[in-house]
Amino acid sequence: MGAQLIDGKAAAARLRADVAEAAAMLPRKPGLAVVLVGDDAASQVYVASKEKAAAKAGFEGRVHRLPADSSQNAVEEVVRSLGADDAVDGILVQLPLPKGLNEDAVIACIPTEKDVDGLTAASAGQLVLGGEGLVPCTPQGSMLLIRDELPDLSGKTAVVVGRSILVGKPLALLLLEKNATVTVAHSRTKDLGAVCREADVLCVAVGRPELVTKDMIKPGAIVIDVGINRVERGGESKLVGDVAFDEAKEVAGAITPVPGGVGPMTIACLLRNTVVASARRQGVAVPEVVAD
Ligand SMILES: NC(=O)C1=CN([C@@H]2O[C@H](COP(=O)(O)OP(=O)(O)OC[C@H]3O[C@@H](n4cnc5c(N)ncnc54)[C@H](OP(=O)(O)O)[C@@H]3O)[C@@H](O)[C@H]2O)C=CC1
Ligand SMILES: Nc1nc(=O)c2c([nH]1)NC[C@@H]1CN(c3ccc(C(=O)N[C@@H](CCC(=O)O)C(=O)O)cc3)C=[N+]21
Repeated sequence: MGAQLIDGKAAAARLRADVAEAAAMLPRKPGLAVVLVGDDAASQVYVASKEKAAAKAGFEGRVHRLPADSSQNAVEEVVRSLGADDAVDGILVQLPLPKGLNEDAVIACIPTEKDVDGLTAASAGQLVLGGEGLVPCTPQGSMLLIRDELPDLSGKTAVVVGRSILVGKPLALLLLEKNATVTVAHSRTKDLGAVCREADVLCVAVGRPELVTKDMIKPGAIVIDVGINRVERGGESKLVGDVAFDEAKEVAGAITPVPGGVGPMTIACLLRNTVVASARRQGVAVPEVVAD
């Protein structure tokens, strides 16, 4: 019962207010373009909330919807034209793309300076090298929540479960950059429980409902649950994370809920990246309220 609840919704609201303040300081409104291919229900929901958040922060936001049977060339052409559009500062291609489309080739069409998702090879390279590139939103948001709980990660052990390009891998790099001792676990890890129990900071990004149970958590650990899984419970559809929240909160020191944890931070960090990209593209200093 002891765990502190990490309120991602409140932290995201604070960050969005800073972003709105920063946006108002720029010569021209930041422009965010979201590309949505197909009609995946979950993607529609995420994209709608991104659109709303962008408008609330005073951005010029636009969603480009393409049919599910779009050709590779048609999708790439839309991304390239947004790349050439001066009013667009950030481009986000909602993933996953429908089967048959090559995601890597589409992402490669995003100019580095507009890569607000941090997914291009150039952004990933900068993350590895410790450069100034745009940092993927979910890992960035997770780090901000961790920092609020534990400002200094030196001497701490961090375990990241999951190694995707979108979440696990960049999150591990960010934790390493902040001096944590980092272990990355995945589907081939032997004795996941033993590995997780070593963690002062346990981050779970797997996509398996309630995979992490309380016996896998070190007492007092900070638990960051990135997972978003829709499940049917008692005839109702609800969202659960990758961590069994009700039991995990008995042993963890602090834990993010789902919903209301990392999800809202992801969207706030997307806006933050967009305002940073916009300031750079407009040749003005990145406003202090959103720097670092
Ligand atoms: N809150 C948010 O804003 C966001 C939430 N998400 C959510 O986070 C979750 C993860 O997303 P994403 O990283 O894109 O997912 P992926 O499916 O791309 O990656 C999942 C990772 O988990 C590993 N894995 C799968 N099963 C197990 C297992 N039983 N034990 C240990 N590791 C396992 C996989 O290992 P291997 O590499 O060996 O296959 C893989 O590295 C999803 O629920 C997604 O919906 C995603 C993005 C944003
Ligand atoms: N190119 C790309 N970039 C992404 O960042 C990206 C993506 N593709 N594809 C899908 C995942 C998923 N994702 C979420 C963002 C916000 C919430 C979010 O705000 N969730 C709310 C709940 C929303 C609800 O109720 O459905 C919460 O956790 O509180 C969830 C998931 C971004 N993703």
